[in-house]
Amino acid sequence: MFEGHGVNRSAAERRAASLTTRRSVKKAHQAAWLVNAIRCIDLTTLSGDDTEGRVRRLCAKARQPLAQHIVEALGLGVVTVGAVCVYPTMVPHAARALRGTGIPVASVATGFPAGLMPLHLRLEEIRWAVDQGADEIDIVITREHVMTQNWSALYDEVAAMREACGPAHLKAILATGDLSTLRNVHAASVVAMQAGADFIKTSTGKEGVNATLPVSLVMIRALRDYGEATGHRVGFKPAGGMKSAKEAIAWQILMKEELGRDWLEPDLFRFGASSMLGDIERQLEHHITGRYAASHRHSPA
Ligand SMILES: O=C[C@H](O)COP(=O)(O)O
Repeated sequence: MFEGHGVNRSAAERRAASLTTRRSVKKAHQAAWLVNAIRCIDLTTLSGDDTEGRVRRLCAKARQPLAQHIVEALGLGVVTVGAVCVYPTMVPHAARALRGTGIPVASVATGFPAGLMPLHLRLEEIRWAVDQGADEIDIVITREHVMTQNWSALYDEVAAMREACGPAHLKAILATGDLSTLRNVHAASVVAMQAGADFIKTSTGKEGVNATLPVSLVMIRALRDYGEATGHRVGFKPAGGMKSAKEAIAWQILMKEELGRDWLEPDLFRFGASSMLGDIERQLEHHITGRYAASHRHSPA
């Protein structure tokens, strides 16, 4: 399906730039786009110094991502984020803190972020995280399989991970910043989807280059073609390095223009971000009051 598929980098860059700069979102609609971005955030902490306390605070933010006065001023009902994303040993803390909220717990696994662990240990890590209460598993692929064009090895690996997930959703992180070419990104996207990925995700947040719009465009075109050929709807998760409300809007425009409104819902679209919510909250405050609040009023997320 992907053999011989060329990807034109400058065309992808031009299309991504024109989509997101030409189509500005009307001011009145901006707040709605920003609130929708919150619904799609996988609120993330993936640090070596994560603790139960930090995860519990993050979960509190996930349950109520916006200050009450913003919720009231915008006349919103209940707004929560799309999921909370943590390391495996933090899953029990997140599962406990989110019980009864309907907010899924996502766990990275498979030797995140490099993935250079024996396969049976990576599969065991998945099973362990699911057992601890993870609803979604963000796996990393073996980049070497892509660099050596060993597509059957990549397929087998992701298919085994899909099976290990059981009822949990699998998000396949391609680590696009490591994959050298857009052609590789396209091929890896297709193989991950063929092997059963529920989402394809750009990055771990730890590569030198993380989510970019041109790479996202290549992945969502692969996703669109795959959907048209198979009838199978796969989700998309850009992740890593996205910090601003402006980026939250740019990616949503890309999704809407390329895939349609269904891909603006959390079942098919997520932002992987540890620090984008703060700026979104700031911009919503500005939308309501015409000024920015002192930064201490918004807890960092
Ligand atoms: O999957 C999510 C990413 O790890 C978050 O990356 P970030 O800390 O750059 O937002």
